[in-house]
Amino acid sequence: MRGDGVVAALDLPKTDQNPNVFIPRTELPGSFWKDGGEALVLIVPPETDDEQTRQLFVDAFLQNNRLENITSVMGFHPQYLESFLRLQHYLLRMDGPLPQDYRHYIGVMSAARHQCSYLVDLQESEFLMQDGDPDWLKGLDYIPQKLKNLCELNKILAHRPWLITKQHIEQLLRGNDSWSLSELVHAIVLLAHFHSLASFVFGTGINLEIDHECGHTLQPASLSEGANDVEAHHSNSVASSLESSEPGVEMLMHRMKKIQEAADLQEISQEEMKQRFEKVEKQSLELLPGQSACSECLAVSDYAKYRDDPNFHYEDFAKRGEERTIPTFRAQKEAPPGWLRDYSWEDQGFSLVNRLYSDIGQLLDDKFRMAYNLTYYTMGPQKDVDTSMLRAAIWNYIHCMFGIFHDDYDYGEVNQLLDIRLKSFIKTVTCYPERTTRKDYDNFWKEFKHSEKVQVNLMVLEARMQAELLYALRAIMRYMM
Ligand SMILES: CC(C)C[C@H](N)C(=O)O
Repeated sequence: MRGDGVVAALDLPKTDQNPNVFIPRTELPGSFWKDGGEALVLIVPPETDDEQTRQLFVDAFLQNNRLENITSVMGFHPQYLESFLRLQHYLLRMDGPLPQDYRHYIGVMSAARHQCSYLVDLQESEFLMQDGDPDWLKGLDYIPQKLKNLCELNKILAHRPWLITKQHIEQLLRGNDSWSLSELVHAIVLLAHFHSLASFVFGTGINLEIDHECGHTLQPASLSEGANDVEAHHSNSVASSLESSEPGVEMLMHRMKKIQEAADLQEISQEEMKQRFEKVEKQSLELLPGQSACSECLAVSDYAKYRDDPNFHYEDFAKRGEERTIPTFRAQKEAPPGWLRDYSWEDQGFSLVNRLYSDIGQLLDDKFRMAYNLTYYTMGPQKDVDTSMLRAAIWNYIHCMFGIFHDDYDYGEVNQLLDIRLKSFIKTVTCYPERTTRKDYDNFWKEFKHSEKVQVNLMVLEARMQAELLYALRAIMRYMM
């Protein structure tokens, strides 16, 4: 974590000075969290004096022919940034099952699920630079049938990944316009990558540029105070807890200590553990995000051409049909955080994904572990703090949105450590990223640093990506059995 600087200018290379540098519209100097008057620019400046970060910026620049805003924001966490760039480079640029134009078109399709104009624009430009057929940018009616067949998977994976079955996989692998298994795995990793990246973009307020009024810019405060306000949708109990004040850093540290002490004494039954999970799951039903920021803007944006079934959204896992025919997933104790009991990453997932698309398993694993374990032993102004409990609560709460239950984790901790404002932010960014407002961002963790809030967004990115991949890979495994 480098200085918590909120800087004012983004000093990007000029095209006339360096004609080889391609700067798309989205890369013009712009501001983040534009909020009527005051803008919050949440980036590490390119001229940072931290050597490691600067080197990574140079690498990123060489990889992408630009320094993307995303890279500048992730620059708060250079160790993470390194593993992120490694995976992204591999996924988009190195030898792999899919041709370049497909990779970027899949980027466009996935970002469009969340109307993430920032990523759609970037991927459209990349697509054209890779000699993609400009006609395809007219929309889904102009693309090859093979790519079109991916729409259903894109949609389910983005919003309700627990619905993926082996039939979805089977359908894609047969017939005239079929996918090979390796191609499909490459496509699935790309889809999950861009869905989760959209969460990061909205969650950190990476904004479109000054000339792009109707991008995914955050709702100004004045709008979010109206009928669309996130709070206006909350039930009474939620509304009243929002009025009370957020527990500060010291209170959180005190609670962590208490949990630690109690852990040495008590044994909780499996039944009780499950009930605590269900309680957290049920409470999250009450957290409803605001409506789409600017319906006019969304109408103006023509990303609809890249989306079918635009009304298909996230639906709470806990609400999935009355019979609850789809069970909660149990995570395996021995497995790394997040991998499922009935589908273990180490025994099946890792080798499956690596076999079908070599080396990707390792890169994914590195990135997940990095996001889960990253710590500076700080909490806001406090130093030398063991924050593992807080980070585990955040990670597991994100998985809870997808019905993933870790049976060795006491979900009582989630309720003690995550205040309703933080939960609300996490739920919005994870499930409805396009609805995130500046107010959602400002509301939680007032004593923490910006870099720590960015870190929460990294956890959303990775835990969400992991959840999507778990469900998709499990379906592939079932297909292969
Ligand atoms: C997300 C934050 C609670 C992370 C914390 N600053 C740490 O160093 O672990």
